[in-house]
Amino acid sequence: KKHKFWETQPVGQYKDVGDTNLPEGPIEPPTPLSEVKQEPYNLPSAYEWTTCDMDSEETCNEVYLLLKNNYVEDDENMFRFNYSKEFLTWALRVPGYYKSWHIGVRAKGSKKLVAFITGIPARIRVNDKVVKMAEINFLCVHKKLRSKRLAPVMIKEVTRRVHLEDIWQAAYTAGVVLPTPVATCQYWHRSLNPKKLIDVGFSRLGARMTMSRTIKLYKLPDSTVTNGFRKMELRDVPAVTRLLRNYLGQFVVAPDFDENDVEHWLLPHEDVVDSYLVESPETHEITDFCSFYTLPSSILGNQSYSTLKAAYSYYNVATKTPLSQLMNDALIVAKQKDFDVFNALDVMQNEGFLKELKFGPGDGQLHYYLYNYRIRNALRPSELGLVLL
Ligand SMILES: COc1cccc(CC(=N)NC(=O)c2cccnc2OC2CCNCC2)c1
Repeated sequence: KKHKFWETQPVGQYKDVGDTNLPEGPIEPPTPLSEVKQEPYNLPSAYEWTTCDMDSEETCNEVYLLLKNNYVEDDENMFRFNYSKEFLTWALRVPGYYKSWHIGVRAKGSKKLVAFITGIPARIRVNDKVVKMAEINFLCVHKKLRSKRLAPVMIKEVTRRVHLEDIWQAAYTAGVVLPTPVATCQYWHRSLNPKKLIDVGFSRLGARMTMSRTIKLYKLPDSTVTNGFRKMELRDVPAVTRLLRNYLGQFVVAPDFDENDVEHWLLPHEDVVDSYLVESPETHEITDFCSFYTLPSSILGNQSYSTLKAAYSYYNVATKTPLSQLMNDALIVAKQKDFDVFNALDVMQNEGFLKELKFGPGDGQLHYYLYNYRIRNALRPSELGLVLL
């Protein structure tokens, strides 16, 4: 059976799709905390649970290496995400985080870290309801331990630990189709260093295109064009929070960011997240905002390059500057910072700039999921205002 595990979980089931009698909202009610399983699920006898303290340089390095060698690869197994230690610390030590949700599996003998899964708390609005959720990410099982059915027990264990904190919903993404996506997004790439992208096989030379013609096609100005375009600073947090809350209010699913969240998620953090805004030179009003996060990929099996430097579009708001012009300035800054490629999903209003700014469609899709929360109909990507790392 295809989804033996997922058919036992409170998620939208294939048989329910289109059944408009089913109400929107939680699929199962909360369990009384006294009835939540108090002890961890059983692992195969050779393995044991461990809580990964990301404050520990040693543990953070073990997590980094496990992901660097065993985490998600593209469909052609040419690239593998290579999240940095700084990034992982930023992504996991968030306002109100629970260390117990940073879960590892070790081999009892060697004590080697062989698997990982994480949750972080988030307030996610679905239509007019703000729901406390766990954002689940970084599920990784060592390549040598695949198809030992470790993933289902790790998902049950993180679910149990989330329940112990009285949280009953979750959000997650996957490149695979599971029961059942709340949205299915297409990813797009904008070449910044086309020669390297072609050399490593990420892109192919277009038909009837020469390399020099391709380099010219993707050339960008040396500096940004929007008046008042500058890096975000701590003093901008209140204004950016207002701008972002207003903007995200239009989407069916979106984070309910407060100033504390904006300070953590959107203040520039070198080699982790970059954010810029437009301050009107006349009124000093902050009218626009753009951001991207840094997620390099290891290039598997290439003699001349080992790393693909990729920027991922994060949250962008345009109220005065045309969105395409704002995002073109983001491309210009990313090129200045020596990124090879700028990636984006077709979520929010991104579709409006993808073609104009010479993004090309990627060869895959990213599916968004909610755990224990039904929405009547799957969303169009343009109704989704949530970007997961
Ligand atoms: C270029 O190196 C890659 C290394 C591994 C996988 C992929 C393809 C892929 N699966 N891409 C995405 O999932 C993706 C494409 C565009 C924007 N965000 C994305 O994923 C984000 C969000 C979900 N968690 C991973 C990072 C590419």
